[in-house]
This record gives sequence, C-alpha cells and structure tokens, in this order.
Amino acid sequence: MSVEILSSDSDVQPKSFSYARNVFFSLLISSLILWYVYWRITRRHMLECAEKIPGPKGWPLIGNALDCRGSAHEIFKTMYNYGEPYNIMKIWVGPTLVIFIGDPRDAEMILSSTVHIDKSPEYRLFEPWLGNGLLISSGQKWKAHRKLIAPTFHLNVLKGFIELFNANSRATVEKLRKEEGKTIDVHDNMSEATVEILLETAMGVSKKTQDQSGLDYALAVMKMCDILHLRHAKLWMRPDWIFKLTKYGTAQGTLLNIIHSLTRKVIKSKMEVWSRGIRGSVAEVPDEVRIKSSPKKEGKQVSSVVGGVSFGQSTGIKDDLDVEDDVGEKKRMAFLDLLIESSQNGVVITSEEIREQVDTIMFEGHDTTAAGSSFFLSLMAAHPEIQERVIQELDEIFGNSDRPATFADTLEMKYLERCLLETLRLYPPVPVIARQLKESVKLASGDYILPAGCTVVVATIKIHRREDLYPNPYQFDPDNFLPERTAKRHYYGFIPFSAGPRSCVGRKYAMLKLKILLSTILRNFRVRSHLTEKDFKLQGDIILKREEGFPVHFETRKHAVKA
Ligand code: HEM
Repeated sequence: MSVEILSSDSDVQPKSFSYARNVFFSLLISSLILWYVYWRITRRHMLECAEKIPGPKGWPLIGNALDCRGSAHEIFKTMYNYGEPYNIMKIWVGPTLVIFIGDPRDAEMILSSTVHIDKSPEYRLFEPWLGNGLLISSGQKWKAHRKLIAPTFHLNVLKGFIELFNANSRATVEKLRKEEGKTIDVHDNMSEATVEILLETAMGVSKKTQDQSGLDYALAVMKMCDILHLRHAKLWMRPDWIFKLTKYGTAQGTLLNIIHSLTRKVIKSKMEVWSRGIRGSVAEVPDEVRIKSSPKKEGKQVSSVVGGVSFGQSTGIKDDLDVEDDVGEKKRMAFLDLLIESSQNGVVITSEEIREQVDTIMFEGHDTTAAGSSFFLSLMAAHPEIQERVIQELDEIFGNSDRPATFADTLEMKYLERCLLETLRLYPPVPVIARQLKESVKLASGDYILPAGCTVVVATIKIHRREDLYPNPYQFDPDNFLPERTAKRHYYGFIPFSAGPRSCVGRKYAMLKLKILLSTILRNFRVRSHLTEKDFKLQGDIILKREEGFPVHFETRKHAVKA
C-alpha cells in the first residue's frame, strides 16, 4: 500500500516540478530579453560610438568575457595581440564597454584632465584591502589627501632617506652574497628589500620591530594581486556574494589578515615613539653609510626641482611634485609622521583613513619598484655589453671606494638612469591605467568618441612600444633616453608613472631609491642569466611580472662592502 502511495506521489512530483521549472526558465529568458532590449535602447549612444571602434568580436550579453581564459600570461598575450594592429580597441566585458587607447595625444586628453579623474569600477575590488586610500578614492576626499600626502615625497624629504637607502641596499647585497652562484628568483629579494626600505623611510619604523619579514608581507600581496586579477578576468567572480562562496574568497580573508596585521603594527609602533616626542625615522643608520657632507649643502648644489626625466617624468610635463620648496626643509615631514600629526591636530584625517593610506603606500610603494628592479636586473643579465657600460660608469664615479652613494652621485649615474628609464619603457610595472568617463570625449587621434559611462584604459605598454616614438621599439636601447631624443618625443610618449593630476606620488622616491639600490648591487656583482628577453613570458596581474619569475645568478666583483 505504502509503496503504491509513494509511487503515485513520485509520478506527480516530477510533473509539477518540471512545470515549475519551465515557467521559471521562460520567465528568466523573457526578463533577460526585456533587459537586453531596454539596455540597448538606453545605451544607444554608447553602442553607436562603440560600433566605429575596432575590436575582437564578442557574444551577446557576455561580450568578450570568454576571451579571458587560461593563465595570467595567456590572458595578457591574448589582449596584447588583439590590440597589436590598432591604436584604439574596444572589448565588451558583459555590459561594460572597455576602450583601450594607445596614442599619446589621446592619453594626454584623459590623463591631463581634471574632469576624467575617477578610477574605473574595476578598482572597487581593491576596497577590502586599500579602503578608500589615495589610489582609488575620488572627489573631495582624494583632493584633500593628495594635497596632504604629495609634499611628503618632496625631494627635500627624500634626501633625508639617502643613508637608509644605502644601509638597506648593503643589507640586500649581503643577502645576495649568500646566494652567489645559485640561480634565484631575484623578485623575492627585491620585494623584501623594497618593503623594508619603505618601513624604515616613509613609515619611519625599524624593520627589526616587525616579527614577520618583509618577504612574508610581499608574498601575501602577490597572492592578493593574483586573486584580484582573477576577479578582473572572470566576470562571474565579480559579485561579492559569489566570490565569498569560493575558495578564493576564503583565501582573501587570510591574506588580508597578514597584510593588515603588518600595517596595524606599523601604525602602533609609530604612535608609541611619537607619543615619546620622537620624530622622523627610528631606524638605525650604521656608521659606514653616514654621509659626511650635510644634506643642506647638497641641497644647495642642486635645485629641489630636478629635471623631469631623471625622476621619471617626460620633459615638459610638471605635476604637484615639481614644486620649489616653499615651506623650508625643517617643516617638511615624512609620510607617516605627517599623517599622525594631522590626525592629532583635528579633522584632516581619521585613524581609519591613516590605515587606508598606509596600506596604499605599502602596496604601491613596494610592488612596483620590486618589479622595476627585477626587470632591470634581468635586462642587465640579458645584455652583458650594456651591463659593462653601467659598471664602467659606476667605477668612474666611485673608483675603488666603498663609500655610500650620495644624492649628487645619483645625478652622475646618467647611463644607469637611461637603462632604468628604458626598462620602465619596455616593461612598465603598471602596464595600463583605467578611468571611468562621466562625459563623452572626442579623441585627438581620429574620428572616435569615447562615450560617457565607458571604461577607458590608457595602454601605457602599447604607447611605449610605438614605432613612431621609438625606432626599433622592441629593442632594449638605453639611448632612447638621450636628451636629444627625449626632447623630440611627444610628452605623453613616456608615462610609466602616469602623468597629470593623478600621477604617481612616489615617482621621485622610486627613482632615487632604485638608483641607490641597483648601483649598490652592480658595484658588488655582475648579474647573469641563461634566459634572453625572448624568453620573458609577461603577465599583467595588476603589476607587470614574468610567469617564469626572474631567474638570475650573481658573480662577485669585489669583496663585500661592510653591511
Ligand atoms: C617604478 C615604480 C613605480 C611605478 C612604475 C608607479 C606607477 C604608478 C602609476 C602608473 C600610477 C597611476 C595609477 C593609476 O592611475 O591607476 C601610480 C599611482 C600611485 N603611486 Fe606609483 N609607481 C611607482 C612607485 C611608487 C612608490 C614608490 C610610491 C610610494 C612610495 C607610489 C605611490 C603611488 C600612489 C599613492 C598612487 C596614487 C596617486 C593618486 O591617485 O593620486 N608609487 N603609480
């Protein structure tokens, strides 16, 4: 009996279930069609503008979302190859129109504007990590914090960091010496060094007060970038509620704990010394790196506004870092000192905002320079004849002396500087910059309109490889940065640090630190690798990297400088 009842129930249930399912799917499909029709009608202008712009064919609703398949290197290669024949290219990522521009005249229109200043919605994914820090904030908040933070990276503040740049560069040399002869991924060493330098300079705390190494933090950041890149590439991972259900959502929670615990410790430690009346960095400066001439005297020899290209800016462009010192050396404070002082003076910045800015500077300040220095060293290894010229220049500046590098020395490193700029041209650590357009823009390069509401991507890596700007654009040629060549180029033909009101605030810091770090390494070693540039497999997981890492080995040139 019971069997009969059960069997008659199971006959009825599937029928009603399949009816309900059919109704559900019919409703879903009709709603999607209605939504699609509504979307096309309300986006008519956007669709008309997009129609004129070349780009790979996509599917209805999902657009080109399926093209972002495979490894980070494969995704980078697909996008790079799509864009190769065009100066402008569009793709659809679901309902979002993304337009890549690769002409310096168009880049100027976007980057120099004070209107097209808002970051694209893709930056939203950084929020759990960086909050509303300088990199992603907009409007009044961004303006006020930019005004506060930019002067803390003025050259007169940076000159005060030179001894610590030297001390940390020597510590890196000592670590590399232990690895001599072995093939290592030098990106790990550069990440550790750049994190520790940031802690001791901009943050003003000793790296020794941290119970985790700079490398643990840097590795957590690298994994975080992988997750963010995955969410950018895979459309279905964008909604937070889906993402949180995946293993990546759980991993992000663990990584954020590691990352935020370092920043919280940094702020706590800085507040403690601040309350004891101590200002400036508490990091130890060993006697060997003390610079005899006073920074004041050096400041007098060289203007505080040192010509654009030496500090990563195209000749002819200026930003809020290129100001003469209007407040006097004494009053300029390093980054975290100034934020704490401002918070204690009242309303300018809250504790949460300090945390967001510290997270932003810790990320932007280390990962970019770790990539830049790793590419530089790999390129030196791939071009031994160029490396010899850099070494010759360093020998002319320093002779046999183990003395630390001074600010004036960094201005003498003309050839090393050209190699560094050429590295940032061919392998810009931030390969693209994205903005959301609130108003439509008619481009300078051709009869194209970027419609309001689209995401515009300034493809720095594409601009840097244009034949009309750089003859033999794929060849590593430091002479691309000879003064006579840079003077002839479009201002926006070299923008590794972006340009305009939202340019990189760490541009001068990065150039000065990299010159001291890289010159210290090449005063001690020759760098070698079995790989050539053709073997580089690029991937753009937020910051440009190589899929295979940065394998090199070091050969000692002379005995160690005392660390
Ligand atoms: C080789 C090294 C570096 C490169 C290539 C680089 C590149 C860039 C680029 C292209 C931007 C604009 C990003 C965008 O609009 O999406 C940017 C912004 C920024 N960078 Fe850098 N950067 C470097 C080093 C640094 C350093 C050392 C710091 C801090 C110590 C720093 C702090 C920042 C900040 C805070 C922003 C946001 C500025 C704003 O929106 O107002 N960067 N950087």
